[in-house]
Amino acid sequence: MKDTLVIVHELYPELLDKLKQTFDVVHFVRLGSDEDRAAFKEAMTRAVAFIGSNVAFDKALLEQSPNLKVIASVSVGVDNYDVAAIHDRGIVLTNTPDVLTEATADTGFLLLMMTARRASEMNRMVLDGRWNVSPGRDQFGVDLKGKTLGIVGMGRIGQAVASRGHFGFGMKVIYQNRSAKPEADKTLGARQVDLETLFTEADFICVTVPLSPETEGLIGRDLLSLTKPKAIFVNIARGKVVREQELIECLRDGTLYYAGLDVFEKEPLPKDSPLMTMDNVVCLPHIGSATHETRGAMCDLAAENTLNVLDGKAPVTPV
Ligand SMILES: NC(=O)C1=CN([C@@H]2O[C@H](COP(=O)(O)OP(=O)(O)OC[C@H]3O[C@@H](n4cnc5c(N)ncnc54)[C@H](O)[C@@H]3O)[C@@H](O)[C@H]2O)C=CC1
Ligand SMILES: O=C(O)C(=O)CO
Repeated sequence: MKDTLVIVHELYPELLDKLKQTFDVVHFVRLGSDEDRAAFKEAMTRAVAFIGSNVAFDKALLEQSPNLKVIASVSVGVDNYDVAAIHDRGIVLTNTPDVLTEATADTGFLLLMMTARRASEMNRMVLDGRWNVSPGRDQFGVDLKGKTLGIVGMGRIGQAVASRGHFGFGMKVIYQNRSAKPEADKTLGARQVDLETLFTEADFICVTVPLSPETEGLIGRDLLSLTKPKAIFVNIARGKVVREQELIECLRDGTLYYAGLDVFEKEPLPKDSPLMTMDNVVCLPHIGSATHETRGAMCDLAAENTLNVLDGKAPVTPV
């Protein structure tokens, strides 16, 4: 009898077929209905392995999964896993770092450029048939060239965003991180500063710090009120790093000029969120790593981690 593998993710067909040769695969693209969630819980009572994302692995779910040996997250962020409880149970947890760094940094830069040039507003104006005359000063954007880019969380993705800013746009880079990054200081001429200095000096701020008990609610009105008159704030990390209600209020009352957001406190963004109707916000639906190539590489890595663990070998990217 084959072991049960539960997948909650969209996998490309070749990989799914390959896994079906070895496992009894129970596959959900997402847990969208009560029926899916009930079937998922039932399958987890048999599962030896889980591949997926956007499933909160808490103590209750672990208790309902007595045979589980490996959880292979198709993400680098592991904020929705109770890592201590997983490790206490002797379950191996893996993630997908590195393979998504460039695509996610591209999304960060996409938001930096869209906000700088007010691309959503301009697009809406054209599509609504309101492009009657050449845009004037009240619709102009701002340059990136020569400006200061502040990175909150100078890890893999933060450095990849900084590298695009420095080499592509001649931006000065400052960053806040819990440890110094001498390599980035050397290659990017970057400078480590505290959060207050970063929010005061940066023209563009990009958040790439993981969500953890220390970073939850890290950014709110106190920091946002330090920003320059035309400062732009981009979050591609996790929504909960920012106090979203305070961000909304700062955007409304002019404390903060503009924001670009790929992540939100609650996802999908609730239909009554004020962010939906604000001109000075660009919203994306958490597509940081969502390219064919990158999602394919993430799924391949998650599958390799799973097979390694079940074969008694070391996973490639353990958490
Ligand atoms: N929007 C999206 O689709 C995606 C979002 N992400 C998010 O980006 C995050 C970062 O990913 P990577 O760069 O690969 O991680 P990483 O581990 O390479 O970088 C994180 C950096 O933050 C620093 N850090 C952690 N806690 C800190 C704290 N309390 N104060 C100051 N610095 C702190 C670390 O020292 C490290 O340098 C992920 O955890 C995930 O939440 C990642 C991929 C896609
Ligand atoms: O990898 C992550 O952490 C994501 O947010 C999705 O790619």
